[in-house]
Amino acid sequence: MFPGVEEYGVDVHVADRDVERALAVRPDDVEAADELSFARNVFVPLTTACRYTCTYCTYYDPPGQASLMTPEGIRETCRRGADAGCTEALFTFGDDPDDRYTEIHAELAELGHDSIHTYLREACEIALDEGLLPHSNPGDQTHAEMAAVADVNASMGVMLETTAEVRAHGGPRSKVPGQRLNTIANAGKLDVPFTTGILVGIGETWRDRAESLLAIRDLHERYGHVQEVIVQPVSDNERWHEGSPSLATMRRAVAMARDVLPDSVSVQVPPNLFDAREVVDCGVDDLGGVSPVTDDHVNPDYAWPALRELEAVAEHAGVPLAERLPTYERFLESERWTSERIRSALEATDEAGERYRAVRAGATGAAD
Ligand SMILES: O=c1nc2n(C[C@H](O)[C@H](O)[C@H](O)CO)c3cc(O)ccc3cc-2c(=O)[nH]1
Ligand SMILES: C[C@H]1O[C@@H](n2cnc3c(N)ncnc32)[C@H](O)[C@@H]1O
Ligand code: MET
Ligand code: SF4
Repeated sequence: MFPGVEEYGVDVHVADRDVERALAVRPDDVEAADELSFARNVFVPLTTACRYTCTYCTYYDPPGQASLMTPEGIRETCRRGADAGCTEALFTFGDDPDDRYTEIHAELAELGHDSIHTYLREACEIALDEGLLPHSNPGDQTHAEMAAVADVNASMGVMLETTAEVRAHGGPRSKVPGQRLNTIANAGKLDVPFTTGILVGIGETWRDRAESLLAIRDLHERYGHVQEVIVQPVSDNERWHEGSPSLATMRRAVAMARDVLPDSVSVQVPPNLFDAREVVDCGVDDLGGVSPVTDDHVNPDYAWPALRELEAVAEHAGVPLAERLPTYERFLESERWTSERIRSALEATDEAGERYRAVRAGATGAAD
């Protein structure tokens, strides 16, 4: 049904009548949330090398110009985050940087690794050691690649972006919807609490948006692992000049997500790419990971709002603002979803364990 689904062997079903129903949803049809949550994170961009060349992305550097963070650099970033009261290390970086980037290959080899996936495991260990919970979004992963890091992550994620074939993914090496759906399915098979989402404004139609959200719902119905769905507007930058979606488009997309997904799955909008106040009545209940210390390396022109500004969004919506961990509470309470390694970090009597407990008890404020 979607490009690449057969090639990657992922079983996903979207019924026409559900698509029609989703297409009819308008902002007035959904209820506003009664609480807004956010997580305090540090962004750890392991490498700017990437096998893809998405035309909206300023993150990647071409071969010859990319680099790899060193273990010391990772540790230093994590330590700054923990010192600033963060709980999450967000590992987001180029999708499977391959041998084309000889410099990355050489740097990995020097560190004793032959792939970014085993290095990611080492990076997650460093984060845990420094008192942060890893949330990795390395792009597409095979079952084996994800299995190699699942137990050292509190949760993981990958943006589906869209089930459609769009020009923005074009070129000889492009994202394939079936492969991304397969990554989401792999997380389900491995009992990994998962974050995914759609990227709005990259050439997809309303039908594509409905189908993308329904495909996520279908995989969630099978595995129960989707904790949140991000509705992310594409942002203008020096590589992407085709504009961002309008407010009306974002409001309808958020309402569609809220209507399509079960109540237990959060709907997130990134507050740095968009004025979240304008969509909070459409069913948004989460503002994602916000960093008091690092840039959004994927959207470096868009600074994080101060945590105080998140309070203003919540005040505008007339609801309380609650800090959360990268993993949502219902997953943390279950041995199925939380590995022994993560559980022992959560229960430790050290400073990090205290920080996690304070967040879970609702004892933290949003003030900087
Ligand atoms: O700062 C960002 N955080 C992004 N996050 C992080 C997210 O805001 C938080 O890490 C999660 O809500 C967990 O707390 C993602 C996480 C995923 O698992 C998948 C995709 C994204 C996308 C972004 C993003 O574009 N920018
Ligand atoms: C981390 C996530 O950021 C998204 N991403 C990449 N480039 C942009 C952009 N210009 N605007 C918004 N989101 C973007 C991708 O969907 C990726 O998965
Ligand atoms: C830096 S973009 C985020 C991770 C991955 N490259 C993806 O597009 O999914
Ligand atoms: S969005 Fe991710 S996959 Fe696409 S080019 Fe950027 S880093 Fe690579």
